[in-house]
Amino acid sequence: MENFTKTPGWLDWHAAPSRPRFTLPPGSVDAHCHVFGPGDVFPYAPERKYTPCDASRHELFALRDHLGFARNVVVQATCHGDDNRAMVDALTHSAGRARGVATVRRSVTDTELEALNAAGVRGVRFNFVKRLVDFTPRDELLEIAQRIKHWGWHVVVYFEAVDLPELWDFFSALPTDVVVDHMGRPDVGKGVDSPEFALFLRFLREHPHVWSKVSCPERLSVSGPKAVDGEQHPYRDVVPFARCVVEQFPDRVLWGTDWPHPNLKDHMPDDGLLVDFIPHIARTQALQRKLLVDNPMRLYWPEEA
Ligand SMILES: O=C(O)c1cc(C(=O)O)oc(=O)c1
Repeated sequence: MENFTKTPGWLDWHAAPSRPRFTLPPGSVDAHCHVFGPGDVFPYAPERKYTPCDASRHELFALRDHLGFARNVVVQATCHGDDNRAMVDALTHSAGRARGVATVRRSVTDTELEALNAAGVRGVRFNFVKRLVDFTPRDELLEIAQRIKHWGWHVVVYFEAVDLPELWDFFSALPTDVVVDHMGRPDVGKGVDSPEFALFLRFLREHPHVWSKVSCPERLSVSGPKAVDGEQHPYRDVVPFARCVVEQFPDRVLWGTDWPHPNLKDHMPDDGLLVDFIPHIARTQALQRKLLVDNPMRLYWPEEA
């Protein structure tokens, strides 16, 4: 059996996250999280770019309850390639409280898509972050998008801000809703008024079928987890970016923990503090309800929304 030794420098997820001070609205959805393995049951993909620590559905559901979420959207992580078994196993053991986003290749059969749909998958993920995946031809992705449209699914995309100009036309041509992971990874050091972030806002404005996750302040922040200058919250330099997206596109935003936080090298966030970040970016109860309940329910549980 393969020995899945963690990538050197890999940080384990926070063992004892604090209980959030912010009370989530009833029915809140953690709309971006992952499961990793366990590797001896659900092996990691041979083509993976990193080997994570195991992070099972048991631990994910315990975190959900600890933080006060009602539901999860489990997003296929690149370390599992297009082997969706760990993610599907989480969905099928969630008592209907988890939906999923899969990774599939052109070779996926209609029967396999049907089984994923029955398990609770509602989208596919296309990853353009070069440190995470090898290049996938655009014609293959377009073909997949056209096939999954039949199921009413959407496409989740992960890319770096500098690559948006080159990806713009491809995203415009997608025949489904498109959900952007982690705000399109803005370089917060360039500031909220930078041409790069202005382009992202224009992208959202000109494409009513595009949504954005306002997740991962811990990944994007330069100021980091320490509260300084009398501010009470970490990652304060990400606040203006996320606030701007939430306030301009309140009906097309989602939030997620990103647990278990793959590839963070300098610190591991306290997931309770991440939840406490939410009222800084969604400042009214109405915005918080859209972000955490109404929007994810419309996309992932439309039959109940
Ligand atoms: O920035 C990352 O390293 C990262 C990786 C993955 C993945 O490997 O799927 O997913 C994420 O949401 C974020």
